[in-house]
Amino acid sequence: MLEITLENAGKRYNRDWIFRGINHTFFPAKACAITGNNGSGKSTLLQCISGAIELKEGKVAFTKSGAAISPDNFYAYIAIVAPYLELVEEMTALEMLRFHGSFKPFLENISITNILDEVQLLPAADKQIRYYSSGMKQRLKLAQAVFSNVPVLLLDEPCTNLDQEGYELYHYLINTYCKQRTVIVSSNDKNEYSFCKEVIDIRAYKNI
Ligand SMILES: Nc1ncnc2c1ncn2[C@@H]1O[C@H](COP(=O)(O)OP(=O)(O)OP(=O)(O)O)[C@@H](O)[C@H]1O
Repeated sequence: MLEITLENAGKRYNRDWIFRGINHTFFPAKACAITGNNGSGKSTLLQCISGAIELKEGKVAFTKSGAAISPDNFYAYIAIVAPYLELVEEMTALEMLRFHGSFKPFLENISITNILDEVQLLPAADKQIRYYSSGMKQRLKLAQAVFSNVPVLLLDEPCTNLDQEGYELYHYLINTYCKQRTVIVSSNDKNEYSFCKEVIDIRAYKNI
């Protein structure tokens, strides 16, 4: 079983602490939301968990069945959806997923065609991503992450640009494919994290 632990986690930019003193363990099948107002540090915390940026104090630890995983290898265990992660616009959705799947395999027993079908993008499979609407791009980002064969999903504002049907699709994907995995959602929108069993409100870690 994979566990992610934050020990006294703190992050500072210049003189400003964004958060400090977070202690928490993330478990599989126990989705957790990171909440807080705009600019409070949700994305920063998520990126610290992913290993993309470093904490200023404390640490993030990944352990698998009790054995520590090197921070250099965190990336192999996680998939991320985030507004700042760009898609390769020159590719078609089919090409993009094939490319992605060549270095981070998708779940077993599901083809790329099935994946596109699941997110209702099959009719647009051969269209270049630059011609996608913003909601279609978001569905593709969700597909890329949810169908990656990894135990941890970091979802930063996962329903950005989605309409009502898109929200329903998101909840379907979470229910169908993510129940046994470690899911961490950074969001201000209750509809995005209603299924989370735990909430970290980052504002509780600002009295420094
Ligand atoms: N590289 C950086 N250098 C300096 N300050 C930064 C840097 N990155 C983020 N910040 C600051 O850290 C704070 C937290 O930003 P972050 O993007 O994590 O907030 P957020 O809670 O995800 O916000 P939102 O809800 O608007 O997405 C903000 O004040 C931001 O300006």
